[in-house]
Amino acid sequence: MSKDLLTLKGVHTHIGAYHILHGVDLTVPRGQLTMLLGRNGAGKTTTLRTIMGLWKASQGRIEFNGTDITALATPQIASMNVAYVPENMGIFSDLTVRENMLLAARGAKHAGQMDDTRLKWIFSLFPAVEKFWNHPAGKLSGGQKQMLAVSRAIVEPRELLIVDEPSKGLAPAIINNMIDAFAQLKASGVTILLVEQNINFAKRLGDTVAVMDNGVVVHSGSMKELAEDENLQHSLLGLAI
Ligand SMILES: Nc1ncnc2c1ncn2[C@@H]1O[C@H](COP(=O)(O)OP(=O)(O)OP(=O)(O)O)[C@@H](O)[C@H]1O
Repeated sequence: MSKDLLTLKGVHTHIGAYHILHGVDLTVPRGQLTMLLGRNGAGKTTTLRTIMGLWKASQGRIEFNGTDITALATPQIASMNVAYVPENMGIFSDLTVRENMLLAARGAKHAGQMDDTRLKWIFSLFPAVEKFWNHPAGKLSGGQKQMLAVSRAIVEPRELLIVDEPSKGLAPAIINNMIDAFAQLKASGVTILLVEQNINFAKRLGDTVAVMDNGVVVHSGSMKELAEDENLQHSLLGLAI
């Protein structure tokens, strides 16, 4: 078994007439939390969408758990226990928190069929999900919505959890809750790939880091090395810090 769960080799993505990814090389080591950093417009979201098959790679290879997934459709990729939380979170505002969770649990027709032990574990990670269980999701705060979105993604056991900017727009206290929850998720054995703009969030959680610029990965290594090198942070991330 390779130590890397996910590998991108020379991945190019075109969106319509635009050439967005120009040969992305990225590895996500098994059991670790990998941070994907970079300035606005660097290509981070496009990379996540390409992994999930929501954009098709025009060149290059994406391997998950030793399988070539480059040409697979999104549902096939998801069925390999890969969950993706997009930046807009994909929550149904008019439905309750419970109904949102239910829809995410494949096969469960009512809340009683959701795995009870798992649900309790999710409640311990994100108490707001339990507290607002019968409330419309649209009434939740930004942080609570983000917590619901991640809860939906982990309603079933996952091998890889991919989350686009979970700290975006959140107050520092909520960011701390989010950091604790991701740390516990990682401790449970799930491999995580997070897009981030917030370097402090990244420093506190990341094991591995990849920095993108102009559609390629321009730096990869340990998060610790980048966290300790302010010059490197500045040259790679500039005003994003
Ligand atoms: N649907 C689209 N059509 C055309 N261009 C797009 C589309 N989506 C993204 N792009 C362009 O692709 C480039 C990369 O965008 P992407 O969203 O991947 O960057 P990002 O690193 O996630 O940035 P941000 O942090 O701002 O979300 C940008 O120049 C963006 O304008």
